Amino acid sequence: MGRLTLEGIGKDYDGVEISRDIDLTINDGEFVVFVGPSGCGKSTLLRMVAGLEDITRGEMCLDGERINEIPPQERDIGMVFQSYALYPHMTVAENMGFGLKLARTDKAEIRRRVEHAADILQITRLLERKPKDLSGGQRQRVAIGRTLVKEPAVFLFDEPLSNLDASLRVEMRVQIAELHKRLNATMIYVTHDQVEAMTLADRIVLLSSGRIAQVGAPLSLYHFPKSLEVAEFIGSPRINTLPVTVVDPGPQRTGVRLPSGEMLAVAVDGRGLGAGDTATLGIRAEDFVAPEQGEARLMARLMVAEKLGYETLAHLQVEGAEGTVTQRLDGLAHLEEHQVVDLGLAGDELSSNLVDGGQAAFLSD
Ligand SMILES: Nc1ncnc2c1ncn2[C@@H]1O[C@H](COP(=O)(O)OP(=O)(O)OP(=O)(O)O)[C@@H](O)[C@H]1O
Repeated sequence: MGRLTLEGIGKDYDGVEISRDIDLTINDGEFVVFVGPSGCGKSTLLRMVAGLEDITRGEMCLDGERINEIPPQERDIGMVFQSYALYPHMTVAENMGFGLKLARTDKAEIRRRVEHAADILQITRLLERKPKDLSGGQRQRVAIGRTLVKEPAVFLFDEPLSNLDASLRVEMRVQIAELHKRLNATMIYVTHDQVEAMTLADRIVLLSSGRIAQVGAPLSLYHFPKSLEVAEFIGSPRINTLPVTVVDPGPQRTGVRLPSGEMLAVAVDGRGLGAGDTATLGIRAEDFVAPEQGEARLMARLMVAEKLGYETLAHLQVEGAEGTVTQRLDGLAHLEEHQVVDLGLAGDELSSNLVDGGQAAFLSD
């Protein structure tokens, strides 16, 4: 079992609040990713779970038992660090079994567990090698193996792939997803990479300034962000934001004026807003429609087209607004430099909304 509950968890360093009001239940077998910008407190929270940092406030329980005061080695929790920290003079097998040896585990049992973990991680043929004779990806697998042999109820990963190059990161990401499926163990994974978060997580915990900004399934955060901050963090390219003016707030639909001067009825509850209020319209790059299908249009000029083969990202300057918006187009769309294009907007595509920081934010789903 590996059910973790965090109630009112907080952490101070020298009187400064780093984490606050963390209420979270992580179910047995769940893959939860802590994500957020640098310094938001992801690692601190993970290290509190591991027992490597004292908890200033709140209660943390594993399978119903309070673990606040339990030292790391006595928690049924294993951690994979960003730096592999393998012992250079030991073989892979010795590195993997070292923790068990220190815990005075029987030799035959150590061998059984090391061989079993090596089999799962497909590194059996590397067991007699030294770390210097391994690639970065192989070292990372050994580091995971070292945790795997402990057979913990909860696995913690602290940015485990950040030292690897892009293609290896994708490969290891798939391996970690497979490992989770195979073990069905509780896993908590820290990253600042929202793609890793989106692809690995059953649930994402998005942290901001030491607090939870939103918890939910990846697509629920993508489609129904509770705030502009969440909307802007999740999704690549970043969600487009356009300033609009509220004209006709209503319970089901709210009329807004776009920078082009055209009106658009957005499918959001605008109660609480007043005519004349400034709002932010959030539009995902794939949510622009053909001008003839839109209820309103924006005029824009192409600044840069990034042709990625499978898609083209068009960066456009919208007339009447500052900055650029990005439109996602299929394949090798034919675009000419500085071409003027009409972007269509359909109010129904823009259906989730929130009032953010006193401003209304309409976010496209
Ligand atoms: N030992 C410490 N003493 C004082 N402040 C600390 C200590 N460790 C971390 N902090 C501060 O706590 C905040 C959260 O740090 P943390 O490492 O948890 O963030 P993070 O989200 O994991 O960031 P990153 O993605 O850059 O690793 C930061 O402002 C950091 O400077």
